[in-house]
Amino acid sequence: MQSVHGGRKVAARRDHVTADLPSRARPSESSRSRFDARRHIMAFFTHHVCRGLSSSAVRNVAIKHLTVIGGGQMGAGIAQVAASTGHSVTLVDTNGEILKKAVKGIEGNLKRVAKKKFSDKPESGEEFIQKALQNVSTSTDAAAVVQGSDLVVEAIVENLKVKQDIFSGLDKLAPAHTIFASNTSSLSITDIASSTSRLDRFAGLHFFNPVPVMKLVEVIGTSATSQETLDCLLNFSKVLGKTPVSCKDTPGFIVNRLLLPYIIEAIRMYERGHGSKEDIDIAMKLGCGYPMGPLELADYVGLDTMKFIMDYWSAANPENPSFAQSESLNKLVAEGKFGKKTGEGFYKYK
Ligand SMILES: CC(=O)CC(=O)SCCNC(=O)CCNC(=O)[C@H](O)C(C)(C)COP(=O)(O)OP(=O)(O)OC[C@H]1O[C@@H](n2cnc3c(N)ncnc32)[C@H](O)[C@@H]1OP(=O)(O)O
Ligand SMILES: NC(=O)C1=CN([C@@H]2O[C@H](COP(=O)(O)OP(=O)(O)OC[C@H]3O[C@@H](n4cnc5c(N)ncnc54)[C@H](O)[C@@H]3O)[C@@H](O)[C@H]2O)C=CC1
Repeated sequence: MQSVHGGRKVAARRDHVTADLPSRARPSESSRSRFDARRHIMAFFTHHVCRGLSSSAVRNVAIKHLTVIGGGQMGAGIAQVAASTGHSVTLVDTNGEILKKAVKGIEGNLKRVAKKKFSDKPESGEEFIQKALQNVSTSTDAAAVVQGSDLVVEAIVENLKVKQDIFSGLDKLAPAHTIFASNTSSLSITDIASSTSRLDRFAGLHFFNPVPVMKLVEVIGTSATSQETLDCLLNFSKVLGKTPVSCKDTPGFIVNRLLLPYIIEAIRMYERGHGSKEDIDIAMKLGCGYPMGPLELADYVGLDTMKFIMDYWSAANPENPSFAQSESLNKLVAEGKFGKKTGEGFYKYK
């Protein structure tokens, strides 16, 4: 397998230490605004004091407040898990309706968790739900909320340019100690980080879907990520109740490098008519003990995301037949059938 990310150079970045101070605007859309006086003082302190420090002097930041960018299935899941483990979280999306849906989904999932965790103590369950919900606020303006963040986790659309744009804007506004992390499934962390000046405080933090259930987090370091940043993210993952593994910045990291070719081969098998989609899924569930078959899992991940990944890998490795275009995937995505999240993909969900 050739390297998809290989050989790219990280562009030299200008130092933002002397950048203009951001306005300390309140996030007016915030559903539960926690921009209290203490936050202002902390943001002022971090902005003025930490920016005076060299990055190597910023050590072992304890993550207390995080901003999660992207209120889709992954962002909402990350926000839920962080909020229910005592972190204050601001969930950001450009679409206010998606944020409302995300908070509703988080509440529903917290009820699910509480029912199990506190089956014999319903009052404690209600307290758990309320505490977690109080830890979540929302905003449609990332620039207005990033100043108080110890960590920014990005979980937006799987597109390099869009991810670079968001990080490059936030790099000018976030405090010096703030760690930036991408939840990308397939893009090079080095390439995303190159849009910022904080290469030592930039890493991959790859969660799995559904975030509240899946125990793994891949922590991905680039050649420039500092050990302090990696230690901080490994520790943060454990505080979330997850098991972290360390990965190199190679295509697909560990899981997707193995999982994506398997799913794609299943789609091609279906396209060749070598099995019905139902039989392919049943075979892998009953034959290998997987909780979902490969086509079902593609729908669950999101066919738009699957296509973004395949297009990116195929552009970098055009001669590799594993990454060639898939007719059925392209057709479903062109029809807006992205899988479970839109109600139809390889299967119908309504
Ligand atoms: C693309 C990438 O970059 C990387 C990826 O994420 S790849 C995708 C990785 N994910 C997978 O492979 C998922 C495979 N599928 C599964 O593990 C399971 O089918 C599933 C967990 C999604 C659902 O399991 P299920 O048994 O069919 O459904 P269900 O009974 O509703 O849920 C199972 C448990 O998870 C819990 N659960 C499911 N979704 C949940 C959520 N969003 N929040 C909280 N709890 C949830 C349920 O409460 C239930 O708990 P108990 O068994 O303790 O009662
Ligand atoms: N779906 C999956 O199984 C997994 C996905 N990922 C990765 O996580 C990321 C998000 O994936 P999903 O949550 O599935 O996608 P999704 O489509 O459910 O959500 C993406 C959200 O990002 C928002 N968004 C887009 N551009 C934005 C911007 N500039 N600022 C703020 N919000 C913006 C969209 O409105 C949307 O709500 C992708 O990089 C994906 O590869 C990682 C692990 C698993």
